[in-house]
Amino acid sequence: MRIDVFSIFPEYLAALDLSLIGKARQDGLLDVRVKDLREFTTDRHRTVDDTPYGGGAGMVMKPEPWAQALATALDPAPEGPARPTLIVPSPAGEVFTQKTAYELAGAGHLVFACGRYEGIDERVLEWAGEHFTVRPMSLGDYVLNGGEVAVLAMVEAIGRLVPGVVGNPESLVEESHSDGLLEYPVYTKPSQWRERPIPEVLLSGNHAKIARFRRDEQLRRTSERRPDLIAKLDPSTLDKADKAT
Ligand SMILES: O=C(OCc1ccccc1)c1cn[nH]c1
Repeated sequence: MRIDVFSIFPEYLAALDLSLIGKARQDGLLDVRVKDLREFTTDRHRTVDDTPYGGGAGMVMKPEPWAQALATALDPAPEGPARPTLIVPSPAGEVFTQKTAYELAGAGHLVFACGRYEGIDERVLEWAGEHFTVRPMSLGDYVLNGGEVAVLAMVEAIGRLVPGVVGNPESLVEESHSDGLLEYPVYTKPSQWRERPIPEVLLSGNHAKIARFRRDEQLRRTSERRPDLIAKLDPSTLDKADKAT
């Protein structure tokens, strides 16, 4: 998978050189290219923003540098990979979930445009629609100063699902949100820690009982912390809960 990221703070994306994603890049599983949007300006001050039409506080990102930048992410070869997906982090986007991460992990080419200020001139997204599948994407209902932090989160969530990136794919199977429920609590040695024991059943060696305990904990936690997810559950998930006896 090829990933292009454009930002006026490319150093923000240095974290993508580390750990799992960094290793995947070395292994050639992910081809991540971070570029500075200012390289695509033409004036002496390398200007990327200007005042908003219609007035209002703040600045808007100029369209031309973005069009010049994004054009470099388009493969010249017509037979290049399928139409790239352009992800634009924004409070006004669709909400990014684990489902979105799985979907995007299958894409051949992702391009991320990190907005700053009050956002990017809307005509850039219109123009981009001719060459990319354009998806404004929100991490949640809060406002960041720019898209970089959102891109770090999305690249990690997507990258770890790309086959070969995570050593043991087993660890991807049982994790929060993979079956619509939150994950069960985990424990490790010592079994008694500061007068606090672990749930006895986990020492029983009875795998059916352990599975039951874990399923019950998933359901309990989800109903306590995320009742909104309970409403969305696939009925078969609840059946599975009963089967894990
Ligand atoms: O703030 C966000 O994106 C950065 C951004 C983009 C455009 C203008 C201002 C800020 C964001 C919030 N939830 N998900 C993303």
